[in-house]
Amino acid sequence: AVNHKLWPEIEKVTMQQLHYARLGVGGAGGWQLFAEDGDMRMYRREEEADGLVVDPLKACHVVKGVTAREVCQIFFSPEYRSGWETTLEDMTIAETISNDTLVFLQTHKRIWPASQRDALFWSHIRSVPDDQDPDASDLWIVCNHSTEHPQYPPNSNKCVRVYLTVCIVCQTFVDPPKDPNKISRDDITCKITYCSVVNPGGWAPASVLRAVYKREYPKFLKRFTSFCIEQCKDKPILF
Ligand SMILES: CCCCCc1ccc(-c2ccc(S(=O)(=O)CCO)cc2)cc1[C@H]1C[C@H]1c1ccccn1
Repeated sequence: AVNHKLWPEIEKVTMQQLHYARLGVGGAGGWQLFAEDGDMRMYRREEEADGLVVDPLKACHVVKGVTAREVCQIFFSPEYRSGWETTLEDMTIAETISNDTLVFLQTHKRIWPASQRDALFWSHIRSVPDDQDPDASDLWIVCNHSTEHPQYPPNSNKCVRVYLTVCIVCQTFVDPPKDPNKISRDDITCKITYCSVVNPGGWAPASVLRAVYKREYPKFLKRFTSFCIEQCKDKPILF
């Protein structure tokens, strides 16, 4: 994939998103907590781009019984998506760049009163050593970033094209630390940071968008993490 024309952008955006995900939500970042559910904390910043609500979102969650690799592979893999992405109406793999990089075209269910949306984005999965703690386990990241494709020009179908940058960054913790082949799922937790910026593409009332985000994002992350636990519970642990 390194010789693919998108590779420099994929590398840059993925590493930028990794850095962004690891920034805290305290301090002057302007993050406001807008949803809480158990260990899940969801923050947003109120931002507009040419009159459109593009509120950046950051969610932090801790999930027991799954590893960072398992969570990221489920988030990345097309075959699982219909099981957890409830707002999805259709999904096409527009291009397979490599085994860790795909281009998706997704049509999302229409959200009244706005018109239906679609998203065309590359999706890249990778593991990176934790530069802040070398003897910690690797971080896993999936980064999704809008892109263009000659076969799927925007607004060519009935949908308004959204522009998004999304990342999910995960890290596995084993507690109590023990001999690797004696670890059970009860000993592992996965720390998840999910970040998204979605530009709705065409006009949608700020009040509608904020209400939709407030309703959809907590539901989305809860459903995704429950799906991961369900998928992994009877399988050997993938570190
Ligand atoms: C009037 C609404 C305009 C925007 C509609 C829209 C489109 C795509 C998306 C979106 C697209 C991709 C991702 S992902 O994380 O990459 C996973 C792969 O599917 C995530 C969210 C979001 C929303 C906004 C509804 C909001 C919403 C929030 C969580 C789930 C569904 N809908």
